[in-house]
Amino acid sequence: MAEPVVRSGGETAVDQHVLTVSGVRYEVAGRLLLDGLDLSVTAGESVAITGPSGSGKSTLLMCLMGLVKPQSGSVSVAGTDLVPLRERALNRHRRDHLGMVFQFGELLPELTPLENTALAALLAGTAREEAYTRAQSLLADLGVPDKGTPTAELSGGERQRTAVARALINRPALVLADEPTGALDEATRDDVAALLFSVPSRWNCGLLVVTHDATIAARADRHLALSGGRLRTAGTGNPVGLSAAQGGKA
Ligand SMILES: Nc1ncnc2c1ncn2[C@@H]1O[C@H](COP(=O)(O)OP(=O)(O)OP(=O)(O)O)[C@@H](O)[C@H]1O
Repeated sequence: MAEPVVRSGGETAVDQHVLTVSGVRYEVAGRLLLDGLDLSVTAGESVAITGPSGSGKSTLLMCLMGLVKPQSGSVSVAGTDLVPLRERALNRHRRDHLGMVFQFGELLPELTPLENTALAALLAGTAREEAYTRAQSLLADLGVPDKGTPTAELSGGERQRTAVARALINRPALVLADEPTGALDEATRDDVAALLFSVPSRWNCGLLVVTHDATIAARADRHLALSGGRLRTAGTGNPVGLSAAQGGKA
């Protein structure tokens, strides 16, 4: 799976696929939503997916989280196919390798940012002191003020920054974001988007963002559009695949 590539700096590095989706087919209620879909994301890379309402973006994200099982195809996250995993192994793999950022943060409102962030590490079995030290350092890196107030009292931007910290606390290979700026005003949206798209290079993980917002999608290294159950390069309409000619990139 790993293959040498020349990065923009000119040096040769190992192209680490943190996500490889191959031939995923998913049909529900008589409708074929994903039709042999291919996609890959490497460490350090950001990919945005847009598509009309009802095209299957949320369904695709559910497949990537292992919450929906495709009828065929594979979804490898950090080198392990999620499709055959049973619930326990799936939960563990998701916890250890995936970080998630949702539109409304989905944080516990009565807990502080520090508690919300540390909690994700504690649930993953990290010792208390280590969890809090790591959470504190991440929140500082991500510019969340150390107010010690419940998350409910923070601004929308501060809440999304906290959500990013929580997504990163277990050092995931891949961060998935579902409309991460959809609930923010314009100025805050740009601020949070800048932060989010700095994540892959700063934390050496992949980032996959599903959004309706073309200005957010334009910030990603690659912008793909979902239609007819497959992904195409936005703007060109070229289908994406996993062929060797494309260097394994989709
Ligand atoms: N379990 C299900 N049973 C029946 N229909 C479903 C199911 N899951 C998804 N669908 C349908 O599949 C289509 C795609 O849904 P999905 O939520 O993935 O689209 P989307 O691209 O995320 O849309 P939006 O941009 O509006 O959020 C919709 O028409 C939805 O109603």
